[in-house]
Amino acid sequence: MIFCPHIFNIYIYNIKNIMSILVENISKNFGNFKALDHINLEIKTGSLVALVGASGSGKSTLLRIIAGLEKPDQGRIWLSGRNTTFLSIQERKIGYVFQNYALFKHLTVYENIAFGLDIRNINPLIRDIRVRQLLELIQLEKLANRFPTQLSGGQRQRVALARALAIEPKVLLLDEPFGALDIKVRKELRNWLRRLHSEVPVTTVFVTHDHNEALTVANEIVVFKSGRVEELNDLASL
Ligand SMILES: Nc1ncnc2c1ncn2[C@@H]1O[C@H](COP(=O)(O)OP(=O)(O)OP(=O)(O)O)[C@@H](O)[C@H]1O
Repeated sequence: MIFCPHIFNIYIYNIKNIMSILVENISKNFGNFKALDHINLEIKTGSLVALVGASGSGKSTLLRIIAGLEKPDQGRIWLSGRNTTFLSIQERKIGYVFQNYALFKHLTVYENIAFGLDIRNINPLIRDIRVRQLLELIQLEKLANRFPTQLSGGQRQRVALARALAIEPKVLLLDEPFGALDIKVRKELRNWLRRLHSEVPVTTVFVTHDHNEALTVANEIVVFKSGRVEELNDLASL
């Protein structure tokens, strides 16, 4: 367990949950189109990695394959040494955040965050403690009873991140998490994600079009081009 005094005050995350990711020789075709061409990638436990590259270069397809939302034609995905290629997203225990928030409109902020805990039949007392800790983390305690339509874009995206974190995922995958937001909110959330990751170092992979965003948030950058990894940059070693 790690104790996170800073943003969280009392938020406790089971560190045993955090995993490394090994992408082994992954290929994916859509018809005759080669979306991913023999991708090999090692993502260390606790790292924060950005996938960048032109539109259509295969970033989201790889993220979806790591999550288990898409099946590869070839290759394997390993989470901390376990072959998860044929496991569902639930079995992989992965947190996934989409660009367009994908919150449930008929559920409140509180209920959205609790959703993953409810379908796992978590004890109501533990569920309540965890949701309240996450509300504190995203600084939306006062808006717990609002519905998504009553929130700003940045607030909605923070709820989406809290919802993904609620199940204590082994890895967190973010597909253009701030893409739909204006530049000011985007910058705030970048800093927030960096801080969050330094407090709770869940292995995190995020897709972005924006090289500047990748440089300010990530500690490693993977550049995609036409379904291949063109370049790997470990920013910690620069
Ligand atoms: N389900 C699908 N059926 C057919 N083609 C697809 C499918 N999903 C993705 N593709 C194609 O595969 C290629 C890679 O798509 P992907 O979404 O991975 O790119 P990306 O790098 O994430 O792009 P963007 O930055 O625009 O989101 C694109 O040419 C896309 O049109």
